[in-house]
Amino acid sequence: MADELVRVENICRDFGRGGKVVHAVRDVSFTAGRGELVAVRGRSGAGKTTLLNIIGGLDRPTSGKVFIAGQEVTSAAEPQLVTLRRDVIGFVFQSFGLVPILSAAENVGVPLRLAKVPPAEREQRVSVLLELVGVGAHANQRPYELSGGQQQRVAVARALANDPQLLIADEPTGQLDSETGRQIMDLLRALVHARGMTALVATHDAALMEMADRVVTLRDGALVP
Ligand SMILES: Nc1ncnc2c1ncn2[C@@H]1O[C@H](COP(=O)(O)OP(=O)(O)OP(=O)(O)O)[C@@H](O)[C@H]1O
Repeated sequence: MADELVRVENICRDFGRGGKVVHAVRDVSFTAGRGELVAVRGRSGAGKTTLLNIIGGLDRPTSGKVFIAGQEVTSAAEPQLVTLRRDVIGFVFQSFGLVPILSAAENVGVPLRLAKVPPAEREQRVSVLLELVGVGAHANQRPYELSGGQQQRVAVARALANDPQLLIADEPTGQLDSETGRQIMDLLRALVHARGMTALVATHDAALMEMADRVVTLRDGALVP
């Protein structure tokens, strides 16, 4: 692939559980290009979360390598991983993960504060991001005052705050009704294509898989060819 952003090479992840070994991910290899939305499909327990956590530098594999923009994630030391997670990757989770006592705008501003973006620029960027994901009118509301779909939009805006090259979304529609889920997937797709980002989206919803550029399927931790 000419413009490859993510390269996953022979990833295995074992967990020890009660004296037994669980092979959560078994020898998985694939690549994802810039501007591509790849759905990672599989039933509950297929290994989607484990794989995405390893790609995003939140967990280490038992063996194998992951490269993002040519940089090896799997051998990176913790400070490098912190930088990678802050500057290169945006994360979206099923449970939104917003800070309850902060407004929508303040939640989106958190990564910009961490990146030491000056307040005036921060405010401006937050407002552009909230408009972009369609919740500009809700900037001052707290998460509990928003619907699930609106909360996930805020979470997407937060994930985009540092202009990541890679968006990792683990079941981003898992807590949403099917219509709202479709709208969030539509938003992700539009963002990926408009910004030339790469997105890896775990889902077990067949309707959402159709919206991906490519689908990789996991079964019992292994890729289904
Ligand atoms: N920390 C852990 N310790 C032991 N086993 C684990 C751990 N994390 C995951 N597993 C096991 O690894 C396998 C894959 O789990 P994983 O959460 O990656 O699947 P998934 O496809 O994301 O499922 P879901 O859709 O339910 O989130 C499962 O058998 C799970 O029980």
